[in-house]
Amino acid sequence: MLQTPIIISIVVALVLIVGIIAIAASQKKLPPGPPTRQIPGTPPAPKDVHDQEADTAGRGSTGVAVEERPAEPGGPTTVAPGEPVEEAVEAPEVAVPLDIPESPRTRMARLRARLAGSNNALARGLLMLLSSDKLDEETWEDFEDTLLTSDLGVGPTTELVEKLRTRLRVEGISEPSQAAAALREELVALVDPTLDRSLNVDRNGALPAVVMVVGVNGTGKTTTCGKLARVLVADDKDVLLGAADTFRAAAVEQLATWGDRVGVPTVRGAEGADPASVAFDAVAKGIEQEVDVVLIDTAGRLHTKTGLMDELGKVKRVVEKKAPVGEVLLVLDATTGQNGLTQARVFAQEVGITGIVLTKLDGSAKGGIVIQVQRELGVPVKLIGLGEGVDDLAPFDAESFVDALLEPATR
Ligand SMILES: Nc1nc2c(ncn2[C@@H]2O[C@H](COP(=O)(O)OP(=O)(O)OP(=O)(O)O)[C@@H](O)[C@H]2O)c(=O)[nH]1
Repeated sequence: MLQTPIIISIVVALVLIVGIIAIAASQKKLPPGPPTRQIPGTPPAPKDVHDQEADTAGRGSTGVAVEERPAEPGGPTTVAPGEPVEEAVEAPEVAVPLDIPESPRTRMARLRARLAGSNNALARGLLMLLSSDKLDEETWEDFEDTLLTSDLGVGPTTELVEKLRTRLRVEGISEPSQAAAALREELVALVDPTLDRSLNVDRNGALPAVVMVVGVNGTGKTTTCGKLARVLVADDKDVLLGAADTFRAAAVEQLATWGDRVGVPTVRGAEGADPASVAFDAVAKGIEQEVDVVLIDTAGRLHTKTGLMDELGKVKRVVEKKAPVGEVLLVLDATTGQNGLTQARVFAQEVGITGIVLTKLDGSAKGGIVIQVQRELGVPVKLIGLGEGVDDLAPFDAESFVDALLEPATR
């Protein structure tokens, strides 16, 4: 009888041992987790202590750190054919393939529908004209009002209406399709296809081209820098980003993430560092690395704050000790309308704008601002932002722009 508890204990012990062995074996068979990849558009994962130490070591007296260029995917292997290959001790890092940005030449065709969809005031005006049996004063006045609501401005609107009225009368145009063609011609002339809209992004002897991106808060400067870096990479340019928006810490991360995706390095400063010193270091690094273009993102600033506008002037002056700034792009939010013009005037005075980037045209029926801002400043719109997608920035072209605006009426 005494033997029964002993037998039970042995059986329980055996069952336990077999169970433990089975669990251990099943854990060994678990497949490795999927390789992790940075989710596009999100800032990189927080750095570990080693990375932070490396960052501190990399900072100069100005508090500026340089991110090294990520290794090229599929780069040359260091092992010659036939050479013995050492067995890897550590798990290999998962190589994240770089994005291949869309060619700037195909962008406008893809984005045209967005422009047509949101900027239909002109198309509505045209339809109104074409569908009227009689072009009386009232019809012309209504047409004028629609032009004004698309932010064409009083001067260009009056000019356009007068020219069109004269043409229709003098040339005896009564066919809707001829009237539409006349309006198209007059609009293209107003947008001015003769303006030089090319970006000054060619190396200047031994120096890289320097592009500064400026504007008031939230217009899309950082996003534009990121998208522009992609445009330049697609055009086979070697680019370096300078994160001189030291006011908003997230802007630095945001910019570096844009750069990482296309293999473009970012020179960054500590939060609150002097933006002029970060910009200066970026250009110095660009010269050292012989890049084609240094693209400098600056902090958003209200044009009414004199101190901040002076700071921007200083950034430009300091950078020019290293290399001339060939392009100062003012980023304007198309939805802000007339206020954009006031901003443009002040920025132009302070840093001499060479081109306008009109963002958020996908969400605005105010495409007419293109004409006003060019007239006011004598500076061409060079790029337009048509969405939040990574390649939603297109070179501006007068004819495609007008065609997109009139499309809903002429379809
Ligand atoms: N729909 C649309 N959104 C845009 C466009 N360009 C930029 N944005 C959005 O505008 C918002 C502000 O963009 P940012 O690039 O952070 O603006 P910023 O000018 O750098 O901001 P600050 O540094 O704070 O002055 C973001 O949500 C962008 O995705 C565009 O062309 N269309």
